[in-house]
Amino acid sequence: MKSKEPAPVAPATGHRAEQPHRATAWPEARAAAARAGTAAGAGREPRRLPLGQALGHVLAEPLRALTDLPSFDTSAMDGWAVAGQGPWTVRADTSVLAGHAPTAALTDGEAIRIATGAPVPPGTTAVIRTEHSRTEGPLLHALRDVVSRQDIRPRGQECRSGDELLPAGTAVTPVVLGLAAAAGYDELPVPPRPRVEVLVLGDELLTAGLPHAGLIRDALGPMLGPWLEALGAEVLGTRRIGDDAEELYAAVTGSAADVVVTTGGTAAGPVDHLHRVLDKAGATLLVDGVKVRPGHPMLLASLGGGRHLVGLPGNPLAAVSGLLTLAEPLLAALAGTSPTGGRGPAPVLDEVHGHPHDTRLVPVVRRGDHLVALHYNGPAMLRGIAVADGMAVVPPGGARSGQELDVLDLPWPPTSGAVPAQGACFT
Ligand SMILES: Nc1nc2c(c(=O)[nH]1)N[C@H]1C(S)=C(S)[C@@H](COP(=O)(O)OP(=O)(O)OC[C@H]3O[C@@H](n4cnc5c(N)ncnc54)[C@H](O)[C@@H]3O)O[C@H]1N2
Ligand code: MOO
Repeated sequence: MKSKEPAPVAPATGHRAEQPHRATAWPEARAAAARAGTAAGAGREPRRLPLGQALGHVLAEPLRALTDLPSFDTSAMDGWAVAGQGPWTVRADTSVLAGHAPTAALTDGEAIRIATGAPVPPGTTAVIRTEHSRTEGPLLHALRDVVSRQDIRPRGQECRSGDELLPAGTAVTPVVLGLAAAAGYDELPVPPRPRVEVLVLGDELLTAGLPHAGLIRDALGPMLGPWLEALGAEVLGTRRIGDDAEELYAAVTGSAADVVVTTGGTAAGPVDHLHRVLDKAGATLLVDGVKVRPGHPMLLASLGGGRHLVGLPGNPLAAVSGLLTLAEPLLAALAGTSPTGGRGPAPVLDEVHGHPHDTRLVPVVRRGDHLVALHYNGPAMLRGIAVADGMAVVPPGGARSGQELDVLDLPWPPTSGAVPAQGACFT
């Protein structure tokens, strides 16, 4: 199915040399990424996974009961199914067990042994627990008053066939697997995982050893694949491309991925080819620069056919900023989930310096009820974010002490417990 592309929120390429850069406000950039993902995701057929493989995915469709639950009137206790008033005549040498087909109807004044979970015979008016009964020869006596329908779970008590048990988008937890099985499912519909390819640009990057002679280690290649996997993507691969425009064009246009993530080359340097390559590839820039620090040269482009490219800046923390701003909402919408909701906003302990016009994303840890901003938060640094619980969203102008800030939590367990040991140098 052809998906509808959202309208660009920034002008297409060609404006860079002759116009001032028109960056998108940070909240709008996130919203544009989510819209792009939703539009592209709408055309993707869910796949059906056996229950044993569906854990950790989300439901692509509402979970509707395929049966009444319970699917028959069931005894809730071990004891006796009885019909009418007691004492009752026990039906000799027989009992109804769980898993057995329903037995012949009880007639008034009759009782039959029954187990928890067994179908109650037609005509049953109540179940009497073993411990509330006494037998005397062929007769059964109740030791307590018997209330009509007591200890019978009526068919459909929990749900009727066709009832919606869970909405689309629900995370498949172990309990969801249990409920789905109870409701008659062998397989669950889940959205296909977005396929992502990472292209790492830059001639200066080494994949092993120590930096030397102007060369540095590629910090993004090892980080992005696992991070994108943690966001629900299927990572097809991470390729190092260098600063070669032809090679980049071939990689972008030839990629089988739903989302191509590039690193570096977003700015206006002599070997920053990304905009030119996107222009040549006929891409539409949906977001071309974001009013956020670090990471303002980040971009989002539609490659057509429901495919997208997220251009992350090369500075490592700027790349993280782009990942959280554009890639996460895009992938979440494509995968039918919500971006990491996390643990919600919290007041910041101390004043945080802001950018005069742009949003700032600052690595923070949660200490008690408060957020503590971390040092080592420069655009080229990963040392702060490596021990952070998330990135706080600092509005233009900064945040005063005690001000509530939203937090973009990271898709793995919080690390704040580990920080105090090193806290002196980080916060
Ligand atoms: N004239 C201007 N120059 C720059 C601007 C600007 O607005 N005008 N923006 C600066 C900002 S902010 C950033 S961020 C960077 C964005 O640069 P690119 O996306 O083009 O990235 P590169 O130039 O390729 O690299 C920037 C920086 O990051 C290092 N890098 C790149 N890839 C990696 C990697 N995989 N692992 C570790 N480090 C990497 C690269 O060596 C550079 O030091 O542009 C500014 N310039
Ligand atoms: O993205 Mo740059 O400073 O914002 O590193």
